[in-house]
Amino acid sequence: MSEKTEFRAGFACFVGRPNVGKSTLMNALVGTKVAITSSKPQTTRRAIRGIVHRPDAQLIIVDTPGFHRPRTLLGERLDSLVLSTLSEVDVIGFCIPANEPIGKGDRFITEKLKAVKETPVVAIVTKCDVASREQIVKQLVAVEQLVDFAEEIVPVSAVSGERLDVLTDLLVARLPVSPPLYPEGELTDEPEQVLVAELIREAALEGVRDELPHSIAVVVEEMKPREDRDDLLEIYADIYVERPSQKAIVIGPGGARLKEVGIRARRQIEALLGTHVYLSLHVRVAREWQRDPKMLRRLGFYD
Ligand SMILES: Nc1nc2c(ncn2[C@@H]2O[C@H](COP(=O)(O)OP(=O)(O)OP(=O)(O)O)[C@@H](O)[C@H]2O)c(=O)[nH]1
Repeated sequence: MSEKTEFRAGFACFVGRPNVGKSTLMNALVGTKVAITSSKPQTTRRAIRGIVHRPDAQLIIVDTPGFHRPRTLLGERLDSLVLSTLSEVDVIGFCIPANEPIGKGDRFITEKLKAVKETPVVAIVTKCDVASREQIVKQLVAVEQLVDFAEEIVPVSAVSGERLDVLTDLLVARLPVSPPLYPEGELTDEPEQVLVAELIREAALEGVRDELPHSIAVVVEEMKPREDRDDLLEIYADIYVERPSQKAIVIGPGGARLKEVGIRARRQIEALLGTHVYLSLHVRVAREWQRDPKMLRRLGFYD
């Protein structure tokens, strides 16, 4: 340990077959309830499950869609979404319960994780409160053999709280040195802002997906009722692209396309929120982030 602890901040996600206790574990780790702020770019377009705030770190837990058998196109898409989520977070927690033998599902996920070489994996043996000491030890050995690429293996219980502090330490140690990404004081419970950003992003991508493959991120800067009119919501949002050429695509000749994007997004937001909406969109080139692959990924840009 260095004498001076540097602040770390970043993203973690938890994987594991159904029923291994992922949700319970995430809820146990996260002190605050699911909270989202609009003051920073939405991370990776993934739903944030919660944020662990510590004096020395901020651990943002994002949801991973389940692993799906890739039978259908949708399945394949989801599968690649899972892989992209896994490669853009800073650490993955792989959950395997202490009280059940390792099965097909665990092996399936292990294979998937092998494909995600760049992200460190911490193996978590869950539900230790319902397993005997002997069972836990056996499971630790089995997990060590199965997930031989895991950097750590830790037995925990979300119910008794056993070793959750150790787990958090192990996860935090794998986050980059970074200032907090979500200011604690500005947390809100407004997941609408994430949905609104997503609707704008979808509208901006419509018809130009091939030209802008994932290269777009939306940040809702402000959402507030118009003064002396509570039936009208004002929304100010920035659409970030990577290059000036992409900005031109989003805006279109004479701004025609951006206008359409605005109309389409506004209709959807109005339907979602059940209120009239004034939507102001700005297209910006994210120059300062261009040379920082991690930051780009955080913003939802892909290589
Ligand atoms: N005894 C005990 N039970 C737990 C623990 N963690 C989770 N459970 C129970 O295990 C069951 C599944 O937990 P979830 O957290 O829903 O599991 P999950 O992995 O999120 O499940 P999916 O959403 O299906 O992927 C629930 O009945 C939990 O109450 C634990 O640490 N100890």
